[in-house]
Amino acid sequence: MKIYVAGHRGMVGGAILRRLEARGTDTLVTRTSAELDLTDQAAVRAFFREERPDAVILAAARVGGIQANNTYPAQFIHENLMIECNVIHEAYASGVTRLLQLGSSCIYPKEAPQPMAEDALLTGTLEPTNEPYAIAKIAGIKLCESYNRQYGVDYRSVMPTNLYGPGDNFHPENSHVLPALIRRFHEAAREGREEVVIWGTGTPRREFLHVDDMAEASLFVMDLDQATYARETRPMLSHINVGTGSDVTIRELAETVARVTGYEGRLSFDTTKPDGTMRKLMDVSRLARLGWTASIGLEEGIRGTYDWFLEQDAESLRAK
Ligand SMILES: NC(=O)C1=CN([C@@H]2O[C@H](COP(=O)(O)OP(=O)(O)OC[C@H]3O[C@@H](n4cnc5c(N)ncnc54)[C@H](OP(=O)(O)O)[C@@H]3O)[C@@H](O)[C@H]2O)C=CC1
Ligand SMILES: C[C@H]1O[C@H](OP(=O)(O)OP(=O)(O)OC[C@H]2O[C@@H](n3cnc4c(=O)[nH]c(N)nc43)[C@H](O)[C@@H]2O)[C@@H](O)[C@@H](O)C1=O
Repeated sequence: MKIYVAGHRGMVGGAILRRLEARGTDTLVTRTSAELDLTDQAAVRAFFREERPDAVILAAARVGGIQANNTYPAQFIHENLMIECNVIHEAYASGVTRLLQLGSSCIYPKEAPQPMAEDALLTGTLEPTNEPYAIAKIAGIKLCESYNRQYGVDYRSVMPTNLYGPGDNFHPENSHVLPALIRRFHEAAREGREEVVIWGTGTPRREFLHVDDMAEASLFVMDLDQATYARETRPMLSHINVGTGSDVTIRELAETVARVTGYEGRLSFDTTKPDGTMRKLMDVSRLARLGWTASIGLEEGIRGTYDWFLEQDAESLRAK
């Protein structure tokens, strides 16, 4: 098959590309955002007409942590809607019958029963810090469902929990919590600082999945036969959660990162920063029933990510 991996320089797209390359069975097509801006419909149409891939993995998106979502809500909703509309529609228009797109656990209501099952979608109000991004991600699910129903294509959606790993964004303000803490604790340990500040109260719980597990799960879902995917996601041919099924508090996460980076000072909590959702644990029983479960433990995964971080030069981390 000829597979277009959109977002191949990102953390998730990169991990998926590595896995596909290792498999060696497909022809892989990639473009950077500089080569193909997926918010540009005419450019996306021309790309699909020229390349005519058989399948698409959509891992390109405007992505960021709680503060980035809060600071740039217009970009988060606009770019993500445009990317999804352009890629999904132009894929369909050029004859692509198989597509996998990535959403996020923030699609579920702020007060959803825990763990959050797939059918909690659209049952309540979203978390305000990432509502624009979540609305775009929900639109992605509905685009796939609708194209499946009307046009008989096979467009699938996976909803990952919070991800981390090699290739992550370590920006001090705009990143997600785990890379932010790895960087902050690393710098504090190196400079012998006595205090590290953690945003919020430290009491929210988060579930963290290693990106290599995510890449494996993505291809697992992509490879399911159509009848199995349809059976599990009926009646709307909707989406499948991907996670580990267990979570930790942000304080526990910080303690683990401190251990891994060798930081021995105090932790303090800046409660002027938002906590966001207090808990968003995925119900991963649908995927488990199909035969996939995560295998990389959190501390093991953080150690590997820290090793990767140490191998990067400051320039390449800043460029992310
Ligand atoms: N990271 C996480 O914790 C989570 C991520 N997800 C989802 O997983 C997917 C991948 O996220 P992740 O790998 O972390 O994100 P990254 O920010 O690491 O990568 C995103 C990629 O998208 C590409 N991209 C962004 N905008 C455009 C554009 N306008 N045109 C073309 N390409 C564009 C970028 O390409 P380039 O490098 O060429 O500029 C970049 O490589 C997203 O859908 C995200 O919502 C879901 C849950 C959690
Ligand atoms: C994947 C997911 O990611 C985002 O949602 P989030 O889960 O709230 O993401 P986060 O990783 O930024 O924060 C998790 C928790 O950690 C706390 N926290 C402590 N200290 C730092 C810190 O230094 N940086 C960050 N970013 N958070 C920190 C922070 O206050 C919060 O309580 C959305 O983009 C959403 O749309 C989405 O899909």
